[in-house]
Amino acid sequence: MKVAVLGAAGGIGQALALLLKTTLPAGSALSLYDIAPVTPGVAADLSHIPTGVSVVGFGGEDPTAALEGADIVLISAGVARKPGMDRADLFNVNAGIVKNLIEKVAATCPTACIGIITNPVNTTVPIAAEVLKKAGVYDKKKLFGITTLDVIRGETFISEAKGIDLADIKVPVIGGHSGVTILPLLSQVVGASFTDEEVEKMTHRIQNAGTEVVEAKAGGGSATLSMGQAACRFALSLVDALSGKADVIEYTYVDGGSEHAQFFAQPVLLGKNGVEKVLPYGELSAFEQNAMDKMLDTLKGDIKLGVEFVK
Ligand SMILES: NC(=O)c1ccc[n+]([C@@H]2O[C@H](COP(=O)([O-])OP(=O)(O)OC[C@H]3O[C@@H](n4cnc5c(N)ncnc54)[C@H](O)[C@@H]3O)[C@@H](O)[C@H]2O)c1
Ligand SMILES: O=C(O)C[C@H](O)C(=O)O
Repeated sequence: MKVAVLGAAGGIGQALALLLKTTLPAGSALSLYDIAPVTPGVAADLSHIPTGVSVVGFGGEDPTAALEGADIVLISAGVARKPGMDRADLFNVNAGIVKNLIEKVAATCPTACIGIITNPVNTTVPIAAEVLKKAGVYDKKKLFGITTLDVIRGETFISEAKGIDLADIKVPVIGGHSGVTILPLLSQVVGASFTDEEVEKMTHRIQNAGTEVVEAKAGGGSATLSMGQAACRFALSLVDALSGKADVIEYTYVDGGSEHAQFFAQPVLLGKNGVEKVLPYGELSAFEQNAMDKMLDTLKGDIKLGVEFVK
């Protein structure tokens, strides 16, 4: 299995590359690309770690060499938030970066599974879909917005608050990946009960966790290490599923025929060809239904922006 990381010299890219180098199955190949000239050096550095994963790195304007033969492409190339910014403020720069990179993916490894990390994810994933459609190679089973960070945040915060063992906790998070579109389903967390006040506070904490990190980093960027871990978890699940492992489920933002919006994050059964089946997300509490009703216009607007950017 060959995994390419685009944006590999960045905060997320380097953390993700390190985690993949140390956790991908032996015999895997890791291919790193970033516009920054340091990228072959990042690969050289990682190559001294004794694992069965080969690693090569490419810098400069053209990602083609990194993409050749890739089975999975993970994209974290682009700019990150500073305090006072929303994820939507990244659109002007990141939309073009994702569009250009996906054009190269379409030309070089059109059957690869693509995981998008670059914000605003609600919009960059529709951009990728439109570019792939234009190139005639769109397979909606193979395009994913990586929302795993919202899930691992939910697991961490609720485990801490309710004393649930991390090995047992599962926190569904549906919708999208920004502000109110991040909808944790606390009513479905097994083994935890919440007062109305706790539901409001915990929902807000999970929705606002990215901003918590942006403010704590005080202008030095957004979440990189936790995102590296989240993307690694998602990528390893994808590797397992593509390799034939059964029952691999992740919450991810897909073009999955949702009744709510063209792209929607919900549980997805992964298989040998990417999305095997989009699963139902179950019953919502009155609080969650109200939150869903209120956020759908925002999510649909984010999607429309991406579609129109390419058209
Ligand atoms: N999906 C999520 O949950 C999530 C979580 C955290 C961050 N993010 C997003 O991930 C993105 C990256 O964050 P980061 O902290 O790693 O930023 P960073 O600035 O540390 O790294 C970005 C990297 O992208 C590279 N880059 C820029 N333009 C490029 C291009 N055209 N081709 C190749 N590489 C290019 C830069 O050289 C840099 O190394 C941001 O948009 C951020 O908002 C998403
Ligand atoms: O908040 C950000 O800008 C980065 C990322 O989307 C996050 O959730 O941490």
